Amino acid sequence: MHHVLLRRTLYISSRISSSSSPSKTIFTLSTLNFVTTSRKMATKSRTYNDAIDALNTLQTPFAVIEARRKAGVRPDATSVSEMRAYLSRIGYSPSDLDRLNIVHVAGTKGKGSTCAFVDSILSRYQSSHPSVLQKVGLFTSPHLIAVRERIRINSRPISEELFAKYFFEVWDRLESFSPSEEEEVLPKASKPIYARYLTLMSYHVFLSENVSAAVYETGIGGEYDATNVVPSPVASGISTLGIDHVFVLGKTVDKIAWHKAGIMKTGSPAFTIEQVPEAAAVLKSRAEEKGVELKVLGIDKRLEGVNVRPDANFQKKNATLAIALAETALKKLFGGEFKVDEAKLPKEFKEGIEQVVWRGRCEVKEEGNIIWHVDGAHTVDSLKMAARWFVTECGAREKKGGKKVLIFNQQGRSEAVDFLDGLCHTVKNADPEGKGFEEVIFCTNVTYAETGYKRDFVNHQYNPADIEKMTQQRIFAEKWSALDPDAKVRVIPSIEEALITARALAASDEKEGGQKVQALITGSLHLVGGALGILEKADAL
Ligand SMILES: Nc1ncnc2c1ncn2[C@@H]1O[C@H](COP(=O)(O)OP(=O)(O)OP(=O)(O)O)[C@@H](O)[C@H]1O
Ligand SMILES: [Mg+2]
Ligand SMILES: [Mg+2]
Repeated sequence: MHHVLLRRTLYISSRISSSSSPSKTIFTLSTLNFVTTSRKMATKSRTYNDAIDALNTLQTPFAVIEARRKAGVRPDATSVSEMRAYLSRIGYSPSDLDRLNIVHVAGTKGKGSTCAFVDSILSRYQSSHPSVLQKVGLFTSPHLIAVRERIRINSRPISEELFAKYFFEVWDRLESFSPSEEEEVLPKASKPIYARYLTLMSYHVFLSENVSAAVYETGIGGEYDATNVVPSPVASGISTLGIDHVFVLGKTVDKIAWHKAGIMKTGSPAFTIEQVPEAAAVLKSRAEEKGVELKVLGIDKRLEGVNVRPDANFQKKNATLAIALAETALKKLFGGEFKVDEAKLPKEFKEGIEQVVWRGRCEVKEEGNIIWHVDGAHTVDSLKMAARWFVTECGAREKKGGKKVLIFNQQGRSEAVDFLDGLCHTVKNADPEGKGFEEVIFCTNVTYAETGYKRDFVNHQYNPADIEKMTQQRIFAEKWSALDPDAKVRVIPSIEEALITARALAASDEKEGGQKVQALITGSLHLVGGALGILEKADAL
C-alpha cells in the first residue's frame, strides 16, 4: 500500500526542499485508518446494486458528450417531449403528476438547500397532520453518498429494497412497451439517460406511494429539464442565478435566466429572491409572457430570531424562498385551514428551518487534531461563499493559528480552473497576515486508492485518460502555485489518499504542539460525498 501511495503521489511545490521528503512524513501515520466500505456483491439478482449497475449503463459516455459538444448540440424541447413519451410508456399522463402537488425549484445555486427547507417544513406538517399530508416526497440532484438519496419520502432516502423494486418496474415497463405505429418518438425499449431515468422513476415512486406533496429540484436549467413535464405545479421557485453549465445553458446570466424561468407555469404562483439585474429582467419578462405573477422576495423579516445555518445572507435567501413555497403548498393542501401569519412564522416553519439536514453543505466535523470543513460548492460564486464561511468558522473557533489545508477537485469542466482565484484570495484576504492555505491538495474523485469508485459514483462521462494522468489536477496545481507561491501544492490520485495526507499533516503538527489543522474540502459534490463516506466509515446516509 505504501508503495502505491508513494509512487502515485505527485508533489508540486515551490517550497519543496530535498532534505525533507514530504512523502516520508506523510505516510508514516494514519494509513491504519484505512477503510474499505465496498459493499458485498449481491448474489440475488435485482438488488439495489443491480439497479445501480443498470443505471450506470444509462450514462452518456465521454466520447458522445465530446462529440455533441464539438457539434454544438444543446438540449431543446425534444427532451421534454421524450420525457412525456417515457411517462406514457410507464403508464402515466402528465396530468397524473398534478396529483403530486409539486413544488418546483430551479436556480444556479441554492436549489437543493431551498428544496430541503421546503421538505423539512412540510414534513413537520406531515407528522402533525398525517390525514392531510400522507407523505412528502423530495427529489434532488446530484447525490452525495448514494443514488437513492435523490428520492426521499418523509425526508428519508427510500430504502435499497424500494429503490430496486421501483427501478426495475420502470425498466420492465420500458422494455416491454410496444410502440404503436404512430408513436414514433422513441425506439422500442429505449430508456432515458441517467438523470432523466431517475426523474421518471421518482414519478413512479411518488405516485405509487401516494405522496401528497412533492418537492422537485431541476437537474440542469428548467425549460428543457426532465422535471419540467409537470403541467401545473403548486408553486415554482427560482433561487440565486449565476454562471454554471455554460455549455448547455449559455455563457451569460440572462441566457441562463431564460432557461430557469422555463419552470414558471401559467396559473401557478411563482417566487424568486433578489437577483442580479440582467437575470431579474429576464425573469420578469418571461413571467409576463406566461401571465404569471412573479413575486420577488426580500429576506423574510420573520426569520429574525430563527437560527439559520450557516448564518449567511445566501442561506437566508434560500430560507425566504422556501417559506413562500411552503406557505403556498400548505394553503393548497389545507384549504382555508392554513392561514399565513405575516408577523410570525409558525413553529413548524421555525423548526423546519432550524433542524433541516442538508448534508455536504457547510458541515463541520472534528476529528483528533483536525477540523474538517466540508462544502460541495462548485461554481465561482458559491466557492467564494464557501471560502467566506470557512474563514468565519476558523475565526469563530479562535483557531486562526492552525494550519489551513485545502482539498479540492472539480472533474471534467475545464473552466473550473477559474474557481481557484476567489477561493485563494478570500482566504488570504481574511487573514491578518495575508496567509492563505499552507497545504493544498488536488485529488481526483476516485473514492478509494485500491478499489476505485464506489458503485454509486461510477462515472463514464469523464475522460478516463484525464483521470489516470490527473490532467485536471495538474492544471489546478500549476494555477495555485502561481496564485500563491508560498503554498505547498500536491496532486493525489484518490480521495482516500488525500484524506490520509491531511490526517498525517495534522498528526505531525500535533506532535510538534501545533494547533488544530483547519481543512476545507470543496469544489465538487462527488469529492465531498466520497470524503464524507470515508470520514464516517460508512454510507453516512
Ligand atoms: N443562494 C446561494 N447563493 C450562492 N451560493 C449558494 C446559495 N445557496 C447555496 N450556495 C452554496 O452552494 C452550495 C450548494 O448548495 P445547494 O446544494 O443548495 O445548491 P444547488 O443549486 O442544489 O447546486 P447543484 O445541484 O448544482 O449542486 C452550498 O454548499 C453553498 O456553498
Ligand atoms: Mg448545478
Ligand atoms: Mg443540487
